[in-house]
Order: sequence, then structure tokens, then C-alpha cells
Amino acid sequence: MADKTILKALRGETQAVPPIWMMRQAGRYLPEYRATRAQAGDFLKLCYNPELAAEVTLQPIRRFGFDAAILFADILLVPQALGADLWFVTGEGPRLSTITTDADFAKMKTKDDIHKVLNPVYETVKILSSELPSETTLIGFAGAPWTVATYMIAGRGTPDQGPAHALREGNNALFEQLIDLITVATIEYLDMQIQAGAEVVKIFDSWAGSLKDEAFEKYAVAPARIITQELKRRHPSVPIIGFPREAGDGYIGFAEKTGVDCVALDNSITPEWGAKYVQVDGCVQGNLKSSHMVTGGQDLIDEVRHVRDAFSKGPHIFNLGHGITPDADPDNVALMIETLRETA
Ligand SMILES: Cc1c2[nH]c(c1CCC(=O)O)Cc1[nH]c(c(CCC(=O)O)c1C)Cc1[nH]c(c(CCC(=O)O)c1C)Cc1[nH]c(c(C)c1CCC(=O)O)C2
Repeated sequence: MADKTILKALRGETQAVPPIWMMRQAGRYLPEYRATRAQAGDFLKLCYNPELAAEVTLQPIRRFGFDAAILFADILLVPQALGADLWFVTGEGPRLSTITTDADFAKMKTKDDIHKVLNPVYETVKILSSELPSETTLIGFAGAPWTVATYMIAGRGTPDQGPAHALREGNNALFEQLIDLITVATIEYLDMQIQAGAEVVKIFDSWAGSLKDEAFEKYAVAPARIITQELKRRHPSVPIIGFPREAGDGYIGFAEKTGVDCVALDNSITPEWGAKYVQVDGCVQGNLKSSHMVTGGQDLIDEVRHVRDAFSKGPHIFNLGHGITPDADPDNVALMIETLRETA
């Protein structure tokens, strides 16, 4: 449907009230999410259970009326589909078998093998595209090659992505083979999500900020450009959101260099800076601090207005600068939406 508010923003329209959704909007801060996850058994079983994954995707739409739903899945399902072992340690995060040698890489599967594992995700998308309200946009997603590679190399999240940088410098040929494999697998994965009904896709490069200068161009910009160009060739009308988190000056010109339709902004920059240097090139998404979803009150109201007003002269999708945290209060989410939609 052409007049969905998210799609209008992505086409470059400025709207008096920007559309809104929230990173990690289906998550542990919601009691109904925790109940469904318990029913599924654990987080990964939830990701691979199309009925229940669709259910948790719909929960924040029912409760809050967001303008977009984001598919419930995880960026680490692609490494798993490529042959990595994956598990989650409660309270700590993901763990994977590591890729640090040519022998490890030789055991990986190819891009054509991934759908066997990822099929349930496409089923979730199909369920959602028939069950979502007609005004709600369905967003699919994947991790960017660099961010996915950081987990595959280290076997876990790391504060500075040290192991991935070490491989990039120590065995660059292997590192680049891994980036290329994730890039081609991501294209096929997002293509299938689009065929199943995703109307927009987002590429999460959560660790882009640790790539500097030439490395940022080679491993954040170039893979995003390759994925975007190929998806645009196959699906010209499907908009793409890029999120090179903490890219700093790397945000400037990112849309033009990669071809993405919208750049998601984190909290390391002010909305004024984002409007001046990034929104000049098109749609931006962001960037309220997630901590306001914990603290609430007048500060939350003031900051929602601040972010909205700073981006009011161009196309904007309201969002947080990063995912909502488990300690957030759902009432603060409702207050954010109510404040955003008040007549200014
Ligand atoms: C780096 C990354 C991951 N996953 C993701 C990223 C990129 C965005 C970002 O920077 O946060 C992306 C992601 N993960 C999840 C979604 C679903 C859609 C949504 O945003 O609601 C999305 C878009 C569900 C999830 N992914 C995860 C949860 C929590 C798991 C649980 O329910 O126990 C959810 C709801 C787990 C996860 N998944 C990942 C980590 C590091 C963790 C553990 C940290 C944490 O617990 O928050 C990898």
C-alpha cells in the first residue's frame, strides 16, 4: 500500500508527525514477550517457531500501534545457517564456534545451503504479511557482514572487536573471504525475506564504529553497497535502511555511497548534527536515547520533542538510537508515542 507512513518517509516525504517504531520492540521489557519465549523454550527456539515468532512481532503492534513491525529473528541466524554452532548464555549473550583459520573456513557451507535452516524465518514473514494491520509496514533485516563477522571470529560479543581486527590484519585473505561469504549469503537471505513479504529491509552494522577510514570504506561501506545494489536490481521498489552504528563522520555521505534509502542514527551524534550532515541527503531514522525508556518523566517528553523538532524539516522515522533494554518500562514507550503524536 503506497500511503503507509514509513514508506512515505522512505520515499523522501516530510511528514508533520513522523512515523515511529523501536529497535528491539519485541523483547524482554514486555511481559507478554517473556511468556511467549517461555512457551517456545528459549530464544533460539522462538526464532525458529514461525507461529510464536510472528506472535512476538505482533505484540508491540497490538500494545502500542507502532507504524512498523520488525520481523522477530536475530542477525546470528545467518552464521548458524552457514554452519556455525550458536547458543545463548542467559544473562551473557551469544556464543558461537569460531572461524580463525583457513581450515575453519573450509568447513563453512555456501550461500545456497542457508535456506534449509532459515526457512522458518521466511514462514514467519509470510504469516506476518497476512496478519499485520494494513497501515503497518513489515521490516525484514540482517546483520551487516562486518558485524556478523565480529561474532563469527570471536565466538561472542566483544567490547572492541579485537579478534576480528586481529584477523583482518593477520590473515586478511581469510578475513575477506569470510566478509564475501556473509555478503552473498545476506543478499540471498534478504531476497527471500522480500519474496515472503518484507516491505523494507534494514542492515544492522552495530560495530561499524570500530572501523576507521580506509577500513570503514572497505568493510562497512563496500559490503552495504554490494548488498544494496543487488537487492535494488532484484527488487527496485523495496527501500533499504542502513545502520552503521557509531560511524561518526562516516555517516556523512553513507546513503549516497551505498545507495540505501535511509540512514539510522545512534546516540553518539546530536539530532542537530544528524539533520545538518545526514538528513540533507534523505531520510534518517533515530535517535532518542534508549535510557529514556527506563527513566521516563518530563525529560522523556522534552527529548521526544527535541528529536522530533530537530528532524522536522526533512524525511524522518522516529526511533531509538539503539535497542530498548530489558529494564525499560512499557509505560514510557506509550508516553514516547503519545508525545510524538501530540499536535505540535
Ligand atoms: C548485534 C545484534 C544481535 N542481534 C541484533 C543485533 C543488531 C542490533 C543491535 O546492535 O542490537 C538484531 C536483533 N535481535 C533481535 C531483533 C528482533 C527484532 C526487534 O528489534 O524487535 C533484532 C533486529 C532479537 C533479540 N536478540 C536477542 C534478544 C534477547 C534474547 C532473549 O530474549 O533472551 C532479542 C529479543 C539476543 C541477542 N542477539 C544479539 C546479541 C548480542 C544478543 C544478546 C544481547 C541481548 O540480550 O540484548 C546479536
